[in-house]
Amino acid sequence: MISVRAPATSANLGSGFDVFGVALDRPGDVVRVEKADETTIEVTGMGSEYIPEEPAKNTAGVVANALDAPAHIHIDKGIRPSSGLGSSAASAAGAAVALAELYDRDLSGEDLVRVAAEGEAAVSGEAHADNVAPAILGGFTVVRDDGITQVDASLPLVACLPETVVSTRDARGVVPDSASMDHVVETVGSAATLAVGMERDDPVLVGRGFRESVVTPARAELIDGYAAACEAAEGAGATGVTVSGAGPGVVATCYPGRRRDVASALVDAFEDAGVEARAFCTEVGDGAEFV
Ligand SMILES: Nc1ncnc2c1ncn2[C@@H]1O[C@H](COP(=O)(O)OP(=O)(O)OP(=O)(O)O)[C@@H](O)[C@H]1O
Ligand SMILES: N[C@@H](CCO)C(=O)O
Repeated sequence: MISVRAPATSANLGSGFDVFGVALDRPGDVVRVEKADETTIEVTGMGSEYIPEEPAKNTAGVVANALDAPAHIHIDKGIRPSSGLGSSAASAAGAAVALAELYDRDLSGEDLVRVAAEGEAAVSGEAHADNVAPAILGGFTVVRDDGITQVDASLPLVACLPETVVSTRDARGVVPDSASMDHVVETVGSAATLAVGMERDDPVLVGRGFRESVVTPARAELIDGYAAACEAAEGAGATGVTVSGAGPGVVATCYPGRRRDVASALVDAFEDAGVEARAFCTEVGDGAEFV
């Protein structure tokens, strides 16, 4: 039996829609695989009641099919689905790494990302790799058609999950079809600032680089209490706050000693808006690993 832990991830980071992603040190999914004649899936843990066990509908099952690697797959979910923390991607990434090892397939990190992205396509309708890339490679990743760039960043993060459900499919539906030149200029400036901030492990530059005015405001409309939560987090020391992935999760960065204050501010602000929420302090972490 092969067992792999794959981390939660936060995609987009504001200015890097469908391009940027980071691995979070916690939480994560654990995927265990054993060879079998045909693929079967069992899911336990956080939100497992909402996750299909039919292989064609589960990201891990789609990966097993893509790799022609039938297995009994057990997924212990540490990441709530439809949270914006790459729950479906973690299972896809864990399955890709575990099944490649089980069947002795000689695949590079980028090959594994491509296979795991097929699992993502099955649930969100498009094969974006901005969650599976950091889930496999770790750190901060930049995904483009011509390749993936990875940086081992060290950065404090706070992730907050309001008890609202937003599916990636729905959140993609509200993304505007076009952007003005002013918005393009702002986004390029933010994305460049963020990338430099990741290289320098600088929470001020990264937080400044979250700023983006096309996709983020459209998605914020789907998250009750979002504006108040951002304001409260910034008041508590966050150097930047944005929607995590497709939402409803929110991600903030700050100096290490401010994480607890930022986490409390986010939770309190959502609760004042009538939305239950939980937050956890984390940091940029490693990719999928054997356990
Ligand atoms: N192994 C899996 N783990 C989690 N969700 C899965 C899995 N397989 C299929 N799904 C389905 O995928 C959907 C959740 O994926 P979705 O992309 O919407 O959320 P997410 O992965 O938490 O967030 P995001 O991609 O925005 O960070 C749910 O409908 C869920 O049933
Ligand atoms: N880049 C994707 C991440 C969510 O899976 C989106 O924002 O729709």
